[in-house]
This record gives sequence, C-alpha cells and structure tokens, in this order.
Amino acid sequence: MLPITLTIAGSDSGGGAGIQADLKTFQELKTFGTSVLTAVTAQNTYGVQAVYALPEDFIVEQLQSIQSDFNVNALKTGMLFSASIIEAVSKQLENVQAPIIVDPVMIAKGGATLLQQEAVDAMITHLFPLATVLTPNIPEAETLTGMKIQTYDDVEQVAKKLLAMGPEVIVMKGGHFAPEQQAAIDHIFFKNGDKLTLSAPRVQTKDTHGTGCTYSAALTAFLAKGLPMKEALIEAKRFIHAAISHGLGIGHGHGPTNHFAYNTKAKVEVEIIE
Ligand SMILES: Nc1ncnc2c1ncn2[C@@H]1O[C@H](COP(=O)(O)OP(=O)(O)OP(=O)(O)O)[C@@H](O)[C@H]1O
Ligand SMILES: Cc1ncc(COP(=O)(O)O)c(N)n1
Repeated sequence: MLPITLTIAGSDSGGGAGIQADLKTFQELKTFGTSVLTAVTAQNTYGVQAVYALPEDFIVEQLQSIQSDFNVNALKTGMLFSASIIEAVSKQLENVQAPIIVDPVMIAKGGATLLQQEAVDAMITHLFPLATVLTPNIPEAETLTGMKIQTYDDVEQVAKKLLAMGPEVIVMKGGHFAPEQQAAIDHIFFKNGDKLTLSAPRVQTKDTHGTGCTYSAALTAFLAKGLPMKEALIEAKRFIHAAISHGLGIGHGHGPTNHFAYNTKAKVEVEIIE
C-alpha cells in the first residue's frame, strides 16, 4: 500500500516553501501527499507580501475530511500562524497514532511573521505534548525556551528543555548555527538520552528558501514509509542536502531548493556521529 502523508501548513505561492515544498517532497519520496491549508501567503523568492489566515472551523473541516477517509502514516505541521489555529488543530490531532513532526515555523527568511507572538505559548501547551519530532532552527529554539544559543553546551541545554515539553526527538537544525563552519551540522536528542549528530558540507548558496519545510517533509515521508527513526533522520538529511546542493536558479531572491535532486543526482555522504 502506498504510504499516505499529510501536511498541515500554509501555502507559498512561490512554490519553494510551505504546502508546495511539502507536497513536492512527499511525491519525490513516493508517498501519497495530502494537505490541510492553514493560511495562504502571497510570496515569492524576495519574501512574503501578504498573509491571509483561514478560519479555524474551515481548517478543522479539511482535517476531518482527511481523517474520516485516509489512514495517514505520518503527518507534519508547518505554518500555523495563530493561537486559535494551533488550539483547533491540536484538538483534532489528540488521538492520532501516526508520527507527528512539528516544524515550529515562526519567521520567513525575509523577516515576515508566520506565527503570531502569543501563539508561541499555545504551541508549547497544546501541540508539543502530541509531537513525535520537533525540528526547530536555532532562532526558533531560542524563542521557545527563552535561552540564548552560542555554544554546543547551549544547544544541549536548550534541547533538554524542549524534550521536557513533550516531543520524543528534538532536531536542532544547524543552518543558522556557526555559519562560518564548513559543515551544516544538525544535533539530534532523544528522550531516552541517545544523541545523533549529522553533518554535511555547507553549501555556499543563496537558494535556501524552504529548507526547513523540505527537511521536515522528507522526514515525514521516510517515517510514513516505515523507516526506523534514526534511518529516517539520516535519509532526510541526505534529501535536504541534495536539494540545497543543486539549486534551480529560480526567482531573483532566495531561490527554492531542488526537490528532484535526491532522486536524480549522486548522493553526498552524511557524516554520522552517535
Ligand atoms: N548552506 C547549507 N548547506 C548545507 N545544508 C544546509 C545549509 N543551510 C541549511 N542546511 C540544512 O538544511 C536543513 C534545514 O536547516 P535550517 O536551519 O536552514 O532550517 P530553517 O531555518 O527552518 O530553514 P529556513 O532558513 O529556510 O527557514 C538542516 O539539515 C540544515 O543543516
Ligand atoms: C507558507 C510558508 N511556510 C513556511 C515558510 C518557512 O519556510 P522555511 O523555514 O522552510 O524556509 C514559508 N516561507 N512560507
């Protein structure tokens, strides 16, 4: 049976992030992608020009349509925008057995707000207890914990605080961490105390629009296909690295990543430290 994936996220008219990045990734990884739209953005590679959030009851309606018909094997959340959307979505996910990947999207590359300030608390209270994996970038992890991250020790302390909020796995994404380093390193922490570090060469490119969305969508797809957690994390890192390495040169700002690359280009070895 074809694995079924679901993304609950915002639309990016520019096609590089949000629902569009998620569905492209789901398709490339041979899963059947479904979607629940939370908001629509007018967006391109320069940034976000406008945001229109959908009414909560209509978001719930979409989710109920999927839940009443499909056996979703894994799902992710992306842009959730407001406290009321987070509350409505979380309530609907309470009895879900499939893995839930929470990408705590807050701010777009150009600085636009994709999560209202007061929604941060709602995310921690209502959604984190349901999360299997949480995938913050460094600024998001700082906002969620009120702690500053400068060293590896800080990364570990922050991850511990996030684990205490409910998720089983925390992926501290390294795109924003130590950009002078030659590597893009993700530090992963498990509830049972295990750690996993995944490192790949840092690519010098401005085409990184949608990296976070694409990464969490790839992780969702690999989990939906039944890969064990560590293997799914490693393959998702390979997917995003291929996508960043082979930019498409689309648009005039921060271009999208290449969702075809994992299947069409030679694979880069990811360094795995356990
Ligand atoms: N220049 C780069 N070269 C290689 N890998 C990268 C680069 N930038 C980010 N990554 C990887 O991409 C994934 C997403 O990380 P990142 O920290 O960029 O997420 P994000 O901040 O949510 O995305 P965005 O910046 O698009 O909002 C991680 O695995 C990270 O290591
Ligand atoms: C609709 C939408 N959702 C999410 C992001 C963030 O994208 P990313 O963090 O992957 O660059 C975005 N720019 N637009």
